[in-house]
Amino acid sequence: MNIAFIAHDRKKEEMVNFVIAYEHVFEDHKLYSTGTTGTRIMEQTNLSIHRFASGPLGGDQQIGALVADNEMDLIVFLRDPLMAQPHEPDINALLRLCDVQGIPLATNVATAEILVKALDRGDFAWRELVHKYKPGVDA
Ligand SMILES: O=C(CO)COP(=O)(O)O
Repeated sequence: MNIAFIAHDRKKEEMVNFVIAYEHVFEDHKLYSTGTTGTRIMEQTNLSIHRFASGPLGGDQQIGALVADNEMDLIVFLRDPLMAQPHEPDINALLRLCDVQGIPLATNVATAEILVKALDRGDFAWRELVHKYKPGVDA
């Protein structure tokens, strides 16, 4: 599965701790992130992550492009609900695209834990069908 990690600055430590706790699950998947989030996770785990640009420089949009193509299977986006972000339109666009494509999206660790446990027991197998029969590619 293709999984993306994104965390705003005051949520990065929480993200790193979350990924460390479930590293044994994530190591079997293809991982993506915005720039700084990915650097922080890789510094503290053995995971290899494809890092896009930093969020304010377009990283949310780059991940959004994969979502628009229905390539992303799970997104953990720990947003800071108490601080305005300069790239709020990019953030909203990414969240919107997740709803357009029906992509599982966690915006807090409580939800992320439920999703990662579901991932671990195989509940995301339906996403393989999405990849297999992509409209315009296989249809
Ligand atoms: O701003 C972000 C998401 O909106 C996160 O970007 P960084 O991971 O580069 O800090």
